[in-house]
Amino acid sequence: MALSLDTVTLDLGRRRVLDAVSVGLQPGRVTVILGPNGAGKTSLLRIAAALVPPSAGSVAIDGSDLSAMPRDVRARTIGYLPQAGDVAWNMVARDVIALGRLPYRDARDDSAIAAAFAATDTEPLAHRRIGELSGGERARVLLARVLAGKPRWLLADEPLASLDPAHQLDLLDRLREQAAAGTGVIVVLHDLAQAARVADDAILMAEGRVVAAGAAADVVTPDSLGALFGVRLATLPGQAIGIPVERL
Ligand SMILES: Nc1ncnc2c1ncn2[C@@H]1O[C@H](COP(=O)(O)OP(=O)(O)OP(=O)(O)O)[C@@H](O)[C@H]1O
Repeated sequence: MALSLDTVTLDLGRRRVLDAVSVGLQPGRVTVILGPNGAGKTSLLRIAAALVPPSAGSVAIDGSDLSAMPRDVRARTIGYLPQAGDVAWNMVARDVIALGRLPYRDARDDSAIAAAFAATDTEPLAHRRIGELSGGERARVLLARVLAGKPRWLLADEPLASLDPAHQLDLLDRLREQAAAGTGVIVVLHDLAQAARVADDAILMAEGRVVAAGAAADVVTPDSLGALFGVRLATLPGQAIGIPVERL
């Protein structure tokens, strides 16, 4: 069940945000999207999640056009975790997580909800109101909500942003587990070292275009990332990708 974008262009106002992007993503793999601010990563993710229609081109899952897919099927197929997700409703965490089951008839499937709690270390937060949680706690609850829906594709936009180091590692482990179970995982990351650790495949973007795509071993290299971001990376022993230490 591949997810493919075919010559996708997105114009927002007078700005060309994505320019004839064609790329194929495979299930059972973690695909990391990397690129500078404004490269179009979030836009690509939102188009792949059918939240925004492309101005031209098409998106398909296993050859079926996303725009023609019934909404409930789409909701069960794709789980989207937005960047720094805010929640408008001040519900308790358990009810927020249970919302992930809405696309299903067995909306209160307790086993799916329990698995989502366990995967995200959110059980202790179950009865807390979402508006009273820290940014990182809220991020874990929102991930649990997506996991509870057991999507075949999981799209996450900078999910590490508000997490402490231990929960960052947990989240990356969860993404790897999802991929090992056959889910297609697409994740936008800014942390290059973590990206190198978690990625099977990678898409490098700049100025609305795909600069490189393929197996992470080929695409995520100090040279390619240095050129993409205009920085020099210092690599410590045992690290595939180091940290940025200097602008080029
Ligand atoms: N509603 C909008 N109208 C016009 N331009 C927009 C709109 N939303 C986003 N853009 C522009 O589209 C471009 C791509 O934005 P996008 O959020 O996809 O980038 P990104 O790679 O995810 O960036 P970041 O790393 O900063 O999150 C940016 O130049 C942004 O200013």
